Amino acid sequence: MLCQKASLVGRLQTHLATKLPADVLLPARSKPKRYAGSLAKGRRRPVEEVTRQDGRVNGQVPGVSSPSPKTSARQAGQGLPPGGPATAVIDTVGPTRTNDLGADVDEDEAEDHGLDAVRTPDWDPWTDPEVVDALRQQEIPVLEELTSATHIIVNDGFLPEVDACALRGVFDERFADPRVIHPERFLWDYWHVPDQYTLVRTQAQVYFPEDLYQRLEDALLTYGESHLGCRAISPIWMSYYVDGCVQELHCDNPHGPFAFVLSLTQDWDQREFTGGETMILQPGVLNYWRSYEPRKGLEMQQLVTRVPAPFNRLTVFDPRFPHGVRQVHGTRDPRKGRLVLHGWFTEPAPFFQGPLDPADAEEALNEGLAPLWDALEGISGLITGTLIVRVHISGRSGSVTDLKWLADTLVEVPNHDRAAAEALLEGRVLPRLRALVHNEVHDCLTAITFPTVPSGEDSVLTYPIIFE
Ligand SMILES: O=C(O)CCC(=O)C(=O)O
Ligand SMILES: [Fe+2]
Repeated sequence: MLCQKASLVGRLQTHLATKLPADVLLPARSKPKRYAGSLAKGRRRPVEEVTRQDGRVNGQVPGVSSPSPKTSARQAGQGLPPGGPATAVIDTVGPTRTNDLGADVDEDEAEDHGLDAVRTPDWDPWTDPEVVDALRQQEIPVLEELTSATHIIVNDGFLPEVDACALRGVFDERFADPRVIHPERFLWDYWHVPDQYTLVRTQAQVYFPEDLYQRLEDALLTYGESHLGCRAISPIWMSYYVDGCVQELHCDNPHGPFAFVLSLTQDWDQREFTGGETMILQPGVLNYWRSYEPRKGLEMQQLVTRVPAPFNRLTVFDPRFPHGVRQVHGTRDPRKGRLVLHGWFTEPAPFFQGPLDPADAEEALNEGLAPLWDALEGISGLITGTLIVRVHISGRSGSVTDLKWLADTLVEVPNHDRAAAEALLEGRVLPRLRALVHNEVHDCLTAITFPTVPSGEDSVLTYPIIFE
């Protein structure tokens, strides 16, 4: 029964933009984190490759089909690597202009190339202060966005150093002497899809000793839950790239709202190869004609964000953006190539932490969110992406004391029905639908009064909303 309910919640949430009966949105009580489609250790059968679409990312091994529930449920925020990883948002879509790592639009350089540095390809009239000021001067109210869309997040020093080095050490040791034969040498799959993917891959769960693997999995699950509201991960792939290896542009839309790449590549700055960066098309490219300028040329750095893969960097990105890995040229030695662990954060789902019982909170939550679903109905199909919000609930008063935006990948879909959506707004100017969504979510969630709890302790609700 519980399972049925959970899957119903998951399925219906993804159709949020069509009106939902509020009572299916009951959050599950902190259920155990899960590792979807895990490989059973000791059942080392070849990974069945079907197609890119349905086979690769789920990595299902014949005979091991369903997700294996993890028993060690931990609350988000616990167990982060000591000292905490350094996090940088390196690209945003929306209110700020593109600000890439390794792909900055240098204004002087842009001028040298005869480019107009003022308008980057992702120039957005609604976030241009001049446009907004002009509207305000005409006393036209502009609904503001409350958070920035972010499609790339970089965390340096993600794992405790000792674990990152231990993972790397296992790899190095097994490749140490090419003349020594042992079973672990044969765990690799040379994966070649002509004109699309060429790399050598394995599954981390099969490759690494169990305790080390568990710490890796826990670190990723904890990050996914505490930073992205995602309660599971796909199987973790490990791939190495030597001369000729590449991932051409692709999109991983069905696999989860966030992709991750955790690098075990050593000495990135002294590497003996070129390429190897994750490359992600810039938002402006996907909105090319909005800022198209006939007298302005663009080059790779304005079109593609290149994210380097130094040791122990976790890169998280929105896998709906066309992306790939720049072809590696140079070394043929696996130990000197690019080495990464990669996969997807999956199952964004509502959950409570703290003493508040979801069953007690259900009524207040459903009532509080009903107006939200009504408001969002008007923009059905006009916006796509994931919005993850976290609220703190006072145990004494039941009121919401704080709201944080955990993640936001909402993008407007160009659509001629937009006029109809604007008509619903009773005369307000709608700068961007994102602003409407933010404000509605904020207003509905912060207005809810939840039941109090006898201990008076606070609770936290993480609430993902997915627009398809
Ligand atoms: O390794 C990377 O940087 C990207 C990996 C990727 O896009 C994938 O595995 O689908
Ligand atoms: Fe990908």
